[in-house]
Amino acid sequence: MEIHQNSHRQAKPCIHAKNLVLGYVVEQQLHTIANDISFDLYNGELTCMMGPNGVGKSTLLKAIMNQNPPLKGDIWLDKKEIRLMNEQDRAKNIAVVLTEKIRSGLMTVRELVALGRTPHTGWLGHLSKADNKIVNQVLEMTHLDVIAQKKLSELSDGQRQTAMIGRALAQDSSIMILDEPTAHLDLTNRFEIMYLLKKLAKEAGKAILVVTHDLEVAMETADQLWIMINQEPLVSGSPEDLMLEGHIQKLLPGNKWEIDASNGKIRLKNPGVLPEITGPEHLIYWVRNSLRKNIEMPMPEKIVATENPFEITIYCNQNHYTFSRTSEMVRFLKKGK
Ligand SMILES: Nc1ncnc2c1ncn2[C@@H]1O[C@H](COP(=O)(O)OP(=O)(O)OP(=O)(O)O)[C@@H](O)[C@H]1O
Repeated sequence: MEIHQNSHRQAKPCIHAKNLVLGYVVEQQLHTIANDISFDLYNGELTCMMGPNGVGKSTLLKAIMNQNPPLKGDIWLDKKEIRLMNEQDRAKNIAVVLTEKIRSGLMTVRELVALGRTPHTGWLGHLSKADNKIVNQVLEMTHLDVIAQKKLSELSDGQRQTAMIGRALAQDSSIMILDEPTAHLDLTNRFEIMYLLKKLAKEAGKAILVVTHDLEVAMETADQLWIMINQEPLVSGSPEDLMLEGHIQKLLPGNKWEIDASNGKIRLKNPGVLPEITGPEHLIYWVRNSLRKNIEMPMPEKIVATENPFEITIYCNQNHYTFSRTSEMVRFLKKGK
């Protein structure tokens, strides 16, 4: 696979759409899901799309893939209207990883990855030397080489997901679209896969669009975020700008949860006043966290945290009590109800 250095944002987006209306035709009736959807997808960038369940993210992906064209408006791939392109042309330009399970469990990982070459070889086509080289490169970069001969039925969910990503990589298209690619992956692999996608975007100049519910991974890896909220236009920008402008906070409507704008972490809203806590910074953070998660319990007047040894002393009703774990303190405070 040719890797081209491409660190600057290209002036023109590779996919562009303005004021789309998305929805479905059910029994000849139009069901609108989202209005006013405009976006630009750029080469060289990893873009993460986020939004609540049912807002229309998969519907937008299906519109880009022409599986369910927009009810109004057009999507452009460079200068071509996507709905007018033939399937093979689209497949050469756009590789897709959806959340569906693969049916043929008898296929090996290598065979699945090799399937990604189909738009280049045709359904009956044989893999050329160059095709095999690309398949080998993909197996290596995704660390699938060690399980290349395993059957798909023998894989864990995460390995199968990585193999699906491998198939899309072997397609070697300039645009990749992935629907929740990290959903089954463990903590390390979530970041590994997203970093691999980010690297591919940057070094091979690909435009990669990922739907995810994983805010932490998206904040850490995305160049661009697209946020879809019910009844609102799609908002796009860097994760940092969208956090500072208050858009990311809208992913958590209601009064229960909020995003801490200083570090992007999700936490329970703090309706009450927490007691004063003194001690080293990192201890204060976790002691406060244990209180915030149990905001309904009676709070002490003051807390002092010390380390070496770790101790938490709470002051209430002119008494003080010392604990060596936050859970012991919480259990004690809860009993005071
Ligand atoms: N084939 C269909 N026909 C009619 N309505 C559909 C169809 N597919 C999805 N919908 C509806 O469209 C809305 C948006 O669905 P979509 O799958 O795009 O949401 P999403 O944002 O991807 O959600 P999630 O985060 O849960 O995957 C939902 O209300 C869903 O019920």
